[in-house]
Amino acid sequence: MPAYKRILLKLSGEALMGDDAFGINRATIVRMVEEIAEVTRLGVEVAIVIGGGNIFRGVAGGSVGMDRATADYMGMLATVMNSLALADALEKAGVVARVMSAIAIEQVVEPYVRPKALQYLEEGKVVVFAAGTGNPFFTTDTAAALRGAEIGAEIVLKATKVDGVYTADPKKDPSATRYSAISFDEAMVKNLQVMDATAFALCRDQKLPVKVFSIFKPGALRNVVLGGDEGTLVHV
Ligand SMILES: Nc1ncnc2c1ncn2[C@@H]1O[C@H](COP(=O)(O)OP(=O)(O)OP(=O)(O)O)[C@@H](O)[C@H]1O
Ligand SMILES: O=c1ccn([C@@H]2O[C@H](COP(=O)(O)O)[C@@H](O)[C@H]2O)c(=O)[nH]1
Repeated sequence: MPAYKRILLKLSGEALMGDDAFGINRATIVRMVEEIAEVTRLGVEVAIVIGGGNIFRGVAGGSVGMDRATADYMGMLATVMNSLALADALEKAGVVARVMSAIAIEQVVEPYVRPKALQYLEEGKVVVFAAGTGNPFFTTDTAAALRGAEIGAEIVLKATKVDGVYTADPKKDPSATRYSAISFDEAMVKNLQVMDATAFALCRDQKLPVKVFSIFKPGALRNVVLGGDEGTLVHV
């Protein structure tokens, strides 16, 4: 019996690379899709935001002298590519999916319209929200928090490269230890960088819990959805 009726799943863009240097690794996306399909079969309504780090990040463009806002628009377009690839793979796996973009590119994907997104979810379709929030200087984590709140998701599930929130970045500090649960306030006061502060603040204010878990661990998504002990819960 699933613990949630409607979830917002945030998928790491960077994880899509698999073992490749950049871009979308076919085997990786197919594996992610199998896990998502399994969750939809449990009857859970699934909305997805996918990052763009496997293709482009605005900060990286800005750091080499590009106008930051322009670089961020490139980053948002990167998330559109990932969203299209994800929806295509979902359809191939027999899951009906719709992509909605926060930036108008109607020849490519339909625009984000909240009531339409809600309709799709009620119909059991997976909705992939592309182009982040549509605004520069934000991230797809914030887009996940925003869309999660808008669609009335019960939780934001952040599937990422680490298996939870740690006392410090576990990729830089091997002595870091994992929290099983932490409050938004503590995560922000300690400046834990697993999710950006704007996203944490929005989720806190909307009382929207976040679960951080590994995108690489087979079965982790299913376990989270079934309410199992997995990753880290970030709560009010
Ligand atoms: N205290 C912490 N606990 C856990 N991870 C942390 C912490 N501080 C920093 N990190 C880093 O945050 C990363 C996850 O966030 P990040 O936004 O970089 O990735 P993502 O959202 O999964 O990818 P993308 O932006 O491509 O979608 C982890 O890979 C980890 O190395
Ligand atoms: O609302 C948003 C969301 C994203 N961006 C830009 O896209 C890239 C990729 O997103 P990640 O969350 O880093 O995966 C991000 O670096 C920003 O440049 C944005 O501007 N607004």
